[in-house]
Amino acid sequence: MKSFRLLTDYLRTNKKLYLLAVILIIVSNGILALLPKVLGEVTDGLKAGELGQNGIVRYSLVLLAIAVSYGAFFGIGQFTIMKLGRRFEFLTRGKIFTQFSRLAEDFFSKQGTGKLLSYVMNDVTSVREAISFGVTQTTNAVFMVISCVVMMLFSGIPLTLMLVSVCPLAAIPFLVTYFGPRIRQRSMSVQENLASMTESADEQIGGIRVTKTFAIEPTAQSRFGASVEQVKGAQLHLVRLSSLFQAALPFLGALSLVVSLLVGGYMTLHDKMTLGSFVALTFYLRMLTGPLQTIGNVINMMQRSGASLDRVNRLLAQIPSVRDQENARPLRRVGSIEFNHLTFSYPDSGEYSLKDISFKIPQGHTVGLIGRTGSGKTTLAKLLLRIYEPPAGTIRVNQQDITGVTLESLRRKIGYVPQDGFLFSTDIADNIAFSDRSASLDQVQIAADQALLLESVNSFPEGFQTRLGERGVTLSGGQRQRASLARGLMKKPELLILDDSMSAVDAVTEAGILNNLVRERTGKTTLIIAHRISSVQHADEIVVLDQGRIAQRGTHDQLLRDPDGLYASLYRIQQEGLQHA
Ligand SMILES: Nc1ncnc2c1ncn2[C@@H]1O[C@H](COP(=O)(O)OP(=O)(O)OP(=O)(O)O)[C@@H](O)[C@H]1O
Repeated sequence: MKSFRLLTDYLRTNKKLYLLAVILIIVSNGILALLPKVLGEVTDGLKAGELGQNGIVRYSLVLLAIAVSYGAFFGIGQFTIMKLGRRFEFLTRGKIFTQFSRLAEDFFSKQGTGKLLSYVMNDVTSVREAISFGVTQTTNAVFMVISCVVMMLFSGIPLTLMLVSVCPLAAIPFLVTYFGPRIRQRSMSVQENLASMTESADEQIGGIRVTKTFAIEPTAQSRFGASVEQVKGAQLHLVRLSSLFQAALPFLGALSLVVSLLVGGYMTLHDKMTLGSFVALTFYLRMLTGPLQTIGNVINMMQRSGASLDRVNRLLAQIPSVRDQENARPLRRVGSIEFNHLTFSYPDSGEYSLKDISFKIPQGHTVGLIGRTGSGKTTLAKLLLRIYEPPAGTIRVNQQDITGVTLESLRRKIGYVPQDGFLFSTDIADNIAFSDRSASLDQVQIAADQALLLESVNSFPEGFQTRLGERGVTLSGGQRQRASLARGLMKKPELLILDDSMSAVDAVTEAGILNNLVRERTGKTTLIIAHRISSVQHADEIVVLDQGRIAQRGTHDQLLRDPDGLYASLYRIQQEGLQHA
């Protein structure tokens, strides 16, 4: 029952409205169930010649009243249920998105966008269908069956005949318990395959430019085709079982009709019941077949949505690996930053990405972090931002252990500019003013100027109002990087981390940006992560990382004094590269 919590909580909070809707639907079914009884009376009246002109008009008006009141009650009941279903969908999508915002990067690194979208789209829709159509149809069907049985009792239909007709229906619970879990399991597999297909579509569409440059469209098509094929396989597997189940239920309904007709026909022939009762019986039996089929459909739908509900519940129950501790306190200011024997390996990875890192960044200093690819530079920045949780006591900011401060206060004080900053599909000004939507255009222009982006933006016909395509693809690589840098500068953070964020700009532009940085960041702490020596050579201190360890520390001049050191060798290689360029 645990998997139904999300739903039961919702039903409990809205129980009054649900109750009202269910009552309306029950009443509407009660009204509709009068129909065969009235028709039976008309038949008997006509047969006995007791029904005159007035009688026919009276019965017609009764039938009209039945139709109108059924429509009104059922319509309002159905509307209420549908509205509640849509509200559930809206609230659950909100909850899922909030949960996505809470979960840490380790969760996202394991799941593709497609899989995550599938929670919001397929799973929520499937549950909504169950609580909209499911509730309406179940109420409809169950009360239609009950009303029919009650009305049969009041229509002069003998009890024995009714019991005989109900016999074949007794097999339904056995069928449900056999098919139910199997349908649920196969539905789960369909949902998972659908999620993989969405993920594959997302990846193939996202990578379409790479695919085209390599001219490997057929490979991309066959990769996507394989995921579609898997969905088809899983769906056929499910459809086979569902069809068998859905066919078995009407068969039992028809069997009950055959039995009833045999026994009822015999009784009518031998005057044990009136022709009117027999007509009413056939109508009631026809009315029963529909609800029986509906019950089958609803059970299938419930199984499918049960699988989706399970997935959504499991997602919502995930505890973020990085979160505020119970007694977390806000970080007052950044001040000095201290790494103290920091050793770290990523979750599910046997390798250490950082080993025994200890150094201090005094407040207001600019520190360069350099090292070969994979040496742990970005990992260090991610731990400082608590994108991954560092071991307690290994990173102190303003003498506070960062694992004990609130995430919000920590991240608000840090500006992080990654190498490939994501730009949103809005205009350039909006992207730069990301941290402060109320910023004036002047402030945006100053940040763009510091990032040496102003000239490029002014050359666009629509300037800062130029709308960017998805992920900012309307800008060149270097312009994208500078827009992302302007966004970081705009925040005026107490600590600015530039993570290889000038790799796509030329040496002259880089020098210009660094000059602006020196002016803008006076008295504020800056951490520059780079591959190029030119990005870090003016820093107060440079830390050289090698395979997760600190290999060297010092100023540019001090480090160059060790010709066998990694820094000097990187310098020589880069100088040679420049001479050959
Ligand atoms: N999410 C992750 N899960 C597991 N291992 C990871 C993850 N991210 C990085 N690593 C590993 O951690 C090590 C350090 O990676 P990191 O990204 O910090 O290096 P880097 O110095 O920033 O590299 P680059 O200069 O190429 O950006 C590498 O061996 C990398 O494979």
